Amino acid sequence: MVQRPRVSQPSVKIPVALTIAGSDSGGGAGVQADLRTFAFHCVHGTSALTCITAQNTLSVTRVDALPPESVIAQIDAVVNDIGADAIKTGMLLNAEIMAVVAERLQSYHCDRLVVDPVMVSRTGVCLIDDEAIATLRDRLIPQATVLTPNRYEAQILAKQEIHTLDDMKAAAETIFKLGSQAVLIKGGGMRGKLCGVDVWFDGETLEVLRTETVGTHHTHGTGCTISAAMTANLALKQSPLEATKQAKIYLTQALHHALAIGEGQGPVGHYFPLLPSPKLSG
Ligand SMILES: Nc1ncnc2c1ncn2[C@@H]1O[C@H](COP(=O)(O)OP(=O)(O)OP(=O)(O)O)[C@@H](O)[C@H]1O
Ligand SMILES: Cc1ncc(COP(=O)(O)O)c(N)n1
Repeated sequence: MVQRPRVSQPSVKIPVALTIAGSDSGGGAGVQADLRTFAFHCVHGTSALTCITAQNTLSVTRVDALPPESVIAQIDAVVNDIGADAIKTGMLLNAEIMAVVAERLQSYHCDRLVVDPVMVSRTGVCLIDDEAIATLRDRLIPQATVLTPNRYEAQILAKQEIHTLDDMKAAAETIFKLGSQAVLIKGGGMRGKLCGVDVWFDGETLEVLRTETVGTHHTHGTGCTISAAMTANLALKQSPLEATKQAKIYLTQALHHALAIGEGQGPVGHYFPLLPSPKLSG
């Protein structure tokens, strides 16, 4: 048996958030972005990896799924000991992983759950097959506190094309009927002035969330970052709408400080609170 020292030890209680998502070797999206976002919100981050991607700022060159039993073991290890004040799901990759994650979340009665339905990249490339989409729609989405589809994911879920703000609003109302408590349609994939404009619908409030369009090519990890910031804010006991508004402000700051690393699309930068303030000249 381990003998613990009989001295009073300093301890700090902070909220805990769990991300169930994939690894991005380039560090810009996935679990790496989620844990970094949690840390910058002073929320302790835990993780259950679903897959390992070989990925950089240019492309994803390989994806290896973890066995569903491994995903479940990670979730159980974390939740049974440390607990989770809020949970997010990101890239779940296939129907098998989605089904076991949905089953586990149901048995935990998680009441602060952000589901980022990673199905299609912002450039329109489909990342999961039809069976996985059906499992996500039928088993995971009805458990979500907030569901955060991008433009292309929203088109699939709402079964309509999205070009205008009115299209975004109509899609939000349709997707809401799939059973999540609220829907945030993210507008990073919209054209022109709508790029960066999001639409919120929770059955009562239909709200357009805008900050400003940031003119940067370095937008890798925007979706993961906003959903992780929402999860952190839920763990901090903010209401879902407030958590989302604050997360959008955080994401916009991170876009303003995006990192020009690699040869391609760099990630959003989380380090802005630590950067030295600009010096006064003169
Ligand atoms: N250029 C931009 N300026 C301001 N906000 C942006 C910009 N690009 C994306 N956003 C915001 O980033 C958040 C994520 O949206 P986006 O549509 O990019 O998600 P995603 O497609 O899941 O992300 P990713 O491109 O990382 O896959 C939203 O709040 C969106 O409005
Ligand atoms: C492992 C992993 N998960 C998710 C995304 C999408 O991320 P985002 O939508 O934030 O660019 C990604 N590129 N890699």
